[in-house]
Amino acid sequence: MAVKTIIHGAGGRMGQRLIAVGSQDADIQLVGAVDSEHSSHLAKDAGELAGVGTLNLPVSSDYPDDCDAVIDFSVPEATDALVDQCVKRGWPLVFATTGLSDEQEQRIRSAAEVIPIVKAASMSATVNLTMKLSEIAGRTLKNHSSGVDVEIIERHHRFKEDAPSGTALAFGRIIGEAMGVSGETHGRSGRPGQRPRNEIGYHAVRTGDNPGEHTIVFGLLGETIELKVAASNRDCYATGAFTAAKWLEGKPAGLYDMQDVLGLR
Ligand SMILES: NC(=O)C1=CN([C@@H]2O[C@H](COP(=O)(O)OP(=O)(O)OC[C@H]3O[C@@H](n4cnc5c(N)ncnc54)[C@H](OP(=O)(O)O)[C@@H]3O)[C@@H](O)[C@H]2O)C=CC1
Ligand SMILES: O=C(O)C1=N[C@H](C(=O)O)C[C@H](O)C1
Repeated sequence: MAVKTIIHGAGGRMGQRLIAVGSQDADIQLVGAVDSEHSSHLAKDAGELAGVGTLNLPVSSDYPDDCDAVIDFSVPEATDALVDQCVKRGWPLVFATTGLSDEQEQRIRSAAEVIPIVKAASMSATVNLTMKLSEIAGRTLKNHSSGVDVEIIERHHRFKEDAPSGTALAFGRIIGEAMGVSGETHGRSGRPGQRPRNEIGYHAVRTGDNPGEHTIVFGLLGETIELKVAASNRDCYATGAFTAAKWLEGKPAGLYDMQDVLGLR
């Protein structure tokens, strides 16, 4: 049986790719294309909007009656209402929006006591594999005699509103835990002095139409290792989100991430 899926944020850059990729997946049945009540795309056919032909699925600000999973790539302003709706209806949720407040993060944790949620700053398989590799690198290098400087450089398209990316922050969390590093710095200018040991540096580049690129630099004295992962288009995130929606079928309430979905835990 195909997984009946609602796309939340259906008119956006990611929403349109989700409609396109989901419409080609025999194990997915798109049953809703939800967007803001102010969206200029309301009532348009989601398939035509996404460039894959008519799907008889109008973009709407209303939810259909039923589904097996909701996939959200939208905006933080839409998070509270979405999460409340999923809890009320008992709908499993794949949550991909970044740039949430601490209160919203807590709301999602509370919701996960009632419904199963996969939440990940990146749904990409290669990004999640690189997270695992950076955890290993961090654990391996943390006591190196020369000291190790970790710098995270991310590049994204000019339209991105949050910085640093949710993925960069997730990399930082994973590496910080693995190495016991708790400080952070965001860019440098002026005369900040010599680099302290106990911090991770973040650098957010915004340029053109880049769909997402992360480079993790582990700098030692005498050698450097860099882990780099780059998307060539947005379909890696869409594919990952559908993998998560299928994985959620029959799962008990709980907060999961793509490491769980991909068996990388
Ligand atoms: N976890 C992951 O793998 C990835 C996460 N992302 C994240 O996904 C999010 C979306 O990215 P992107 O598609 O590029 O952004 P876009 O701005 O292109 O899309 C956001 C969509 O959400 C819609 N929206 C706004 N308000 C509401 C509402 N109240 N209810 C429903 N929909 C609403 C917008 O409509 P309108 O334009 O009319 O306001 C728009 O269609 C970002 O937070 C991004 O960081 C992106 C890629 C991968
Ligand atoms: O806004 C984007 O485009 C992306 N956002 C996510 C993030 O903030 O990490 C994931 C991906 O890198 C693309």
